[in-house]
Amino acid sequence: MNNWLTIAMPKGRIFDEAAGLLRTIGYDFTHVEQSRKLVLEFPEYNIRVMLAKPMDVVTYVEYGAADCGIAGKDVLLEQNRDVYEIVDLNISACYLAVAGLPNQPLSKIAPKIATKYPHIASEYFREQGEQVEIIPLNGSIELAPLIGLTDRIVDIVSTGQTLRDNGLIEYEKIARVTSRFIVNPVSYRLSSPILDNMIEQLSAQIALEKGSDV
Ligand SMILES: Nc1ncnc2c1ncn2[C@@H]1O[C@H](COP(=O)(O)OP(=O)(O)OP(=O)(O)O)[C@@H](O)[C@H]1O
Ligand SMILES: O=P(O)(O)OC[C@H]1O[C@H](OP(=O)(O)OP(=O)(O)O)[C@H](O)[C@@H]1O
Repeated sequence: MNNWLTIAMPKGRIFDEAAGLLRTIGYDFTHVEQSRKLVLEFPEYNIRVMLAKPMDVVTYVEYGAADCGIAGKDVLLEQNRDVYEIVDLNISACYLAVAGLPNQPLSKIAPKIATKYPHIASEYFREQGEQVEIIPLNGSIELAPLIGLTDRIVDIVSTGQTLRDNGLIEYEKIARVTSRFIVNPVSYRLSSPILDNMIEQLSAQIALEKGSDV
C-alpha cells in the first residue's frame, strides 16, 4: 500500500465543491457521502480518502496521517500549521469580517470580541492597536452581540444573510477565504506520481477556470 496517496477531505459544506473539482480532473470520490465510513479506498486510483472535520484536515496533513488535503484559508490562517499550501482552488469563497450592531462605536475599555477564530481575531486587533478581550465560541457567533455578550464578532461572511437577518452590520473585512490544496512537507519532498499528477491537474484546471472568467 506504500504507493497509495492519502487525501484528507473536509466533510460538510466544502465537500461537494471539492469533490466536484477533483472529479473534473479525473478522480471521482463523489459516491463517498452515501455511507458513514470515514476512510474510503479507491484502488482504481491508488487513493485513500479520509473524511475529516474541516478544522481538523490541517492536523492530519501536518502529522503525515494524510499526504495532502483540502482546507479553507480561514483554518490555515487560524492554525498556522507546518503544511505546504500548493494550490488556491478558488472554491467555497467567503471572507472573514468584523461585525456588530449598527451605530455602536467600539468601546475604549477592553471591548469584547466573540469568534471561532481567536488567533485571527487577536492578531487583527493587535495590528489595529486595539486591546480587546477575545471570547471564543463554537458557532452561532452572531448571537453574542445580539444578547450583549460582546461588542463585535469576527466571523465568516458568505451571502451576508446571517448578518442581515440578525440586524448586524459589517465593520471591516479581514481576509478573503477560499479552499486550498495542502500537502505534508515530507510527502511533497518525497513526491509520488499520483501527488505530482494531482497538483499538476489541479493547477491546470484552476488556470483554465481563471482564464474563462476574464
Ligand atoms: N458561509 C460559510 N460559513 C462558514 N464556512 C464557510 C462558508 N462558506 C464557505 N466556508 C468554508 O467552509 C469551511 C467550514 O465548513 P463547515 O461549515 O462544513 O465546517 P464547520 O464550521 O466545522 O461545520 P460545523 O457547522 O459542522 O461545525 C470554512 O473553513 C470555510 O473555509
Ligand atoms: O453570510 P452567510 O451566507 O449567512 O454565511 C455566514 C454564516 O455561516 C456560518 O455559520 P454556519 O452555517 O457554519 O453555522 P454556525 O453558526 O454553527 O457556525 C458563519 O459562521 C456565519 O454565521
